[in-house]
Amino acid sequence: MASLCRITRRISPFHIPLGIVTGMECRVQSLAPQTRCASSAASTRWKTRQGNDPYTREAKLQGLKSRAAFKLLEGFAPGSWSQVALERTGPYNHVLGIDILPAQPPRGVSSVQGNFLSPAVRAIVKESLRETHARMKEADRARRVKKAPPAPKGAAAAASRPEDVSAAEEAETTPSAASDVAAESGVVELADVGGRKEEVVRTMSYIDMEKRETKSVVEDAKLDDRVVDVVISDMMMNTSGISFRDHAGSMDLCTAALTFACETLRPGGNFVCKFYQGAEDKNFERRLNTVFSRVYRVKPDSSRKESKEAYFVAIGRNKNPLS
Ligand SMILES: C[S@@+](CC[C@H](N)C(=O)[O-])C[C@H]1O[C@@H](n2cnc3c(N)ncnc32)[C@H](O)[C@@H]1O
Repeated sequence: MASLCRITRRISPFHIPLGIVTGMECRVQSLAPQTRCASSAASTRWKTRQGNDPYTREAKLQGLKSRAAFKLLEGFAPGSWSQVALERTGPYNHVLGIDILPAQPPRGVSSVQGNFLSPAVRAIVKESLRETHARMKEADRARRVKKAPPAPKGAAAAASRPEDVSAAEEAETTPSAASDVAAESGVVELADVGGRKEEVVRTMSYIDMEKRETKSVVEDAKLDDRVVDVVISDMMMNTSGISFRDHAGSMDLCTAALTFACETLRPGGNFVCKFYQGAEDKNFERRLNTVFSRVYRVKPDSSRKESKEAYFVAIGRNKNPLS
C-alpha cells in the first residue's frame, strides 16, 4: 500500500502545469468557425452571468479560486472549498483534497488525484490519512513535551522520553516547541504535514528509532481508521442533461463519499455531500439518518435556482451506526 501511495504522489497534480487545460480549450476553438461563433456567444453569456453574480464578485475580492467556496460558508478542484476548510481548521490540522482531475491544490492543502468511485483509490487515501495522522501525533507530542513543567532534578533524562509526556498533556502548544526540544536531543526531521513542513523530533537513539519504526508499522496495521473530523464532498461528474442519468451518477458519488465517511469519521464527526435531486435521494437520506444524529437538506442561496443540485448536511456521526 505504501508503494501505491508513493505512485499516486508521483502522478499527483503538483507537477502538472495548468496550461495544459488552456491548450485543450484552444484546440477545440480552432476546429471550425461555427464552433467558434457558438462558443463565443455562450462564453459572452457565461461572462455576463458571472459578472452579475454577487458570489463570483465576492469570491474574486477574497482571492478564492471560484464562487463555489460560498456553498461551504452557508468539492476539490479548482479548490475553493479546501481554501475555506484550511482557513477554518487552523495551523495544526490537515486538509486533504481528492479529485479525478489534475489540479493545483491551494497552499497548505494535500491532494490525491484519482477516481473516488474506486475502492482502491479510497484505500490509498485512507493510507495517506493514517500516515499523516501518525506524523501529526508525533509532532503534537513533541510540542507538548516542550511545554511540560521543568522536571525535578535528577529526572531530566527520563522526562524527555516520549512515554513520559503525560504531565504535559494539558499544556499549551507553540509552533517553536519542536525545534527547541530538538536542540536538546539533536535530531530533527522535516515531514510534510498537510502541505506544510512540520518539524518532527526524534528524542531516541537511531537503534531505538529503528526498533520503534518496526513496531509502529505492525501497530499501524491495527490502527483505527477513524481519524477524520469532517468529510465534505462537492463531487459531480460532467452532467449530460438527462435528469435520471445525472441523478444516478451523483447518487453513486454520494454513496462512495458516505462509505468513506463511515470508515474514517470519528464519532461526532460531520459529513456534507452535494447531490443531484431525484427519485433515489430519499433512500440516501434514510441511510444518512442511520449514521448521523441530525440530517438536513440544504439549497444554499449561492446555488443557482435552475440547478437541481442540493446538499445533505449530516451532523454528529453516531458511535455505533446501524450501517
Ligand atoms: C463542482 S466541482 C468541485 C469544486 C470544488 N468544491 C471547489 O471548491 O473548487 C466537482 C469536482 O468533482 C470532481 N469529480 C467528479 N467525479 C469524480 C470522481 N469520480 N472522483 C473524484 N472526483 C470527481 C470533478 O473533477 C470536479 O472537479
